[in-house]
Amino acid sequence: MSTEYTYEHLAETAKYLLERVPFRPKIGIICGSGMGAYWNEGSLAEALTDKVVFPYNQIPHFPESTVEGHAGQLVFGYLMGVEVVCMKGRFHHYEGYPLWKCSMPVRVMKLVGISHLIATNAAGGLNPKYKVGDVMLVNDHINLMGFSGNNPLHGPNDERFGPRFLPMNRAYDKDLIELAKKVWDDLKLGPIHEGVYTCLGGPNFETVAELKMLQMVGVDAVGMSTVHEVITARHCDLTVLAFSLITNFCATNYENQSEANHEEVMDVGKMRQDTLATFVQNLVLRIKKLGYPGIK
Ligand SMILES: O=P(O)(O)O[C@@H]1C[C@H](O)[C@@H](CO)O1
Ligand code: HPA
Repeated sequence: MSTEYTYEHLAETAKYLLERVPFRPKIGIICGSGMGAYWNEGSLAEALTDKVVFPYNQIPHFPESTVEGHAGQLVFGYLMGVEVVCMKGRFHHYEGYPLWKCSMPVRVMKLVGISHLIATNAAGGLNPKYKVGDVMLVNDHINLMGFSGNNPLHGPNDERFGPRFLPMNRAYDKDLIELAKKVWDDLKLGPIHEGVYTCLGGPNFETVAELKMLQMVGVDAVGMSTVHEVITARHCDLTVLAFSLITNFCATNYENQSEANHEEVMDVGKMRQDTLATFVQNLVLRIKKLGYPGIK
């Protein structure tokens, strides 16, 4: 079996949550390392009002976050009056979880009623035009882990989630990308990029040779998440927007003395959290006002 979670398990999880939440979210938000996964003050999840908070370790069938001191939380609440559910922290392959387990919360969010997913991550910048602190809207990805058969949908397929075979050429919704660019511009937040993201298994950052190879094949930003979540989201017909906060430069030559580290990733996240929170708040408001546009 690819997954120990049957549809019934996840339906039980959704029922548990829905019995405790007085409203129904249409938008799910995954807050990654650059957006408050590991801290409280100023994080997007903190900005929600009328919150109902579920530590991951209290939710039936949920994996437990292994990052010390951070249980991880599923937070239901309102952002600018819009009903959302927010993952404060996610599960990574490097924590020891198979990909189907890392992306299981996406299916739970689908079952509690979301139609739209905003996945965020921290990533290293490979495109030489990018600067630390920039935001890249993901317009495509390269599923490198999938090249070797490591896919969250590996194994028997339950049609109640989605089809056996699914297209991925429109995975990142064009209308939402355009809307996100407009929201960003209207807020006068400076330049914003569009580009290709890839996920590696981690937990080590990349070698120079690996980064040079990724650059050569057209990767603009490299991280350790999101791709399997987006595959799972598209499988169950969610409309997806994803963006990366560029938290560090990727050293593509041996003269570069800088070394990537997780502290820098979190520091840049804290530096940019107000801007990103403003962006996401306005974005969800516009999505709701427009009647939840995009592919379904
Ligand atoms: O969860 P995300 O993808 O935002 O986190 C990235 C990848 C690693 O977990 C961590 C490395 O600093 O940041
Ligand atoms: N590589 C992989 N994952 C990352 C990076 C990086 O440079 N920065 C933040 N997450």
